[in-house]
Amino acid sequence: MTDHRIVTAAAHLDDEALEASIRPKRLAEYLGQQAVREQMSIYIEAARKRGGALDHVLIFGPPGLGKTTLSHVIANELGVNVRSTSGPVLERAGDLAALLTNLEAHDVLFVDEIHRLSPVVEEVLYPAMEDFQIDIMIGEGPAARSIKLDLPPFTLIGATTRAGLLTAPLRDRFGIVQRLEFYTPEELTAIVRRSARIMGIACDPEGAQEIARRSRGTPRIANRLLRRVRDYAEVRAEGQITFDAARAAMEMLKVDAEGFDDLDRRLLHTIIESFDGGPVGVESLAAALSEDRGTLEDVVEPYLIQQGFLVRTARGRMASAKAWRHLGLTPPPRQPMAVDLFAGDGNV
Ligand SMILES: Nc1ncnc2c1ncn2[C@@H]1O[C@H](COP(=O)(O)OP(=O)(O)OP(=O)(O)O)[C@@H](O)[C@H]1O
Ligand SMILES: [Mg+2]
Repeated sequence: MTDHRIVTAAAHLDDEALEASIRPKRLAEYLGQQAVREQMSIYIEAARKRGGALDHVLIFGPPGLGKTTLSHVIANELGVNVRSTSGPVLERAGDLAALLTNLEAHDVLFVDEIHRLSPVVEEVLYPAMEDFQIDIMIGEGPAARSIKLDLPPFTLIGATTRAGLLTAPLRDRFGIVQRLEFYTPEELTAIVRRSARIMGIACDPEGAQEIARRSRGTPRIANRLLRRVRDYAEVRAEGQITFDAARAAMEMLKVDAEGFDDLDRRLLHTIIESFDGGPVGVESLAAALSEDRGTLEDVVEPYLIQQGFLVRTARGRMASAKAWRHLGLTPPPRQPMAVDLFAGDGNV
C-alpha cells in the first residue's frame, strides 16, 4: 500500500530516463550537503594529486538523499570507471571476486545496500579492502588449495540506509564515512529550480519554494512532486508553476503543509487514538497500520523523528505534542519528555 505514496522516498515511482537527466554528475551540481561536499572535494583532489586510489567511502542516510548520486559524482570527479552492484545481489564469494578482478586501477566499486552482504562475501571483502588481495579456492575436497590474487588499488563506495546494521570489521575498513542529512527547504528550492530548468518547465521561485517545503527534506521527493505539479500546471495553469498552482496541486495530491501524506497522518492518528499517544512498539504499530515494519523504520519514521513529530524511546514510539497539534488535537497535559534514547546509534 505504501507503493502508491507520492511522498515515499523509495525510488520505484520514478521515470528512469528522466531521473538520469536530472541526476547531478559533478560535485558543483550536487546541491546542499555542504560539509560532505567540502570534505569530499579535498579528499578527491588529494587522491588525484597523489595519483592513487581514493580511500574507501561509506555513505549513509535515509532513502532518496543522494547516496547513489554522490557515489557516481565521486567517480566522475576522480575520472575513473564505476562498477555498481548491491549487497543482496552478491550471493556467492565468486560473484564479488569476479567484479574485483575486473577492476582497473583506481576504479570505484559501488556496493548499494552494503548492510545486506552475506557473511561469506564480506569475508572476501576484508583483505580486498585492506591489502588489495583476495584469496580464492581452487579445486574441491582434500586437493583444494587457496591462492592469493593481487587486485589493482580501487575505491569501494558502500551505501546504506542502516549504518547500525553494518558489522564492526566492515565499518572499520572505511577510511571516509559520510552521513547525509535531510536537506533544508532552501537547498530543496535550488534543487527544484535546477530540475525544472533541465526539464524545460517554467517554475516561479515561489512555486519552487512551495514544492520544496513539502518534500520532507528529500531531493527524490522534491523531483517527484515537481513532475506531478507540472502535470497539474499544464492542464490548469498554462504550464506555469506558480505558488497557487503548486499549492492547488499539493492539495489534490493530499500532501499537507508538512509534506505528510495519508500514511504519515494515519501513523500519528494511530499512535494517538489507538495507543493513547504511545509508547507503542514498532511491531504493534506496523500491525495496526497493515504496513511493513522495515518500511516504517526506513522510509516513514526518520523524517517524522527529525522534525520532532515522533519520538523514539526505549519502550517504543510516542507522538509528540507537535503531532497532536498538527492533527488539530489538544495534547494531554503531561507529555513525557521528548528524549530520543537511541539518538546517536547511527541507525537512521
Ligand atoms: N545533492 C543533490 N543535488 C541535486 N539533486 C540530488 C541531490 N541528491 C540527490 N538528488 C536527486 O535525488 C534523486 C535521488 O537520489 P539518489 O538516488 O542518489 O538517492 P539514494 O540516497 O541513493 O536513495 P536510496 O536510498 O533509495 O538508494 C537523484 O536522482 C537526484 O536527481
Ligand atoms: Mg541509491
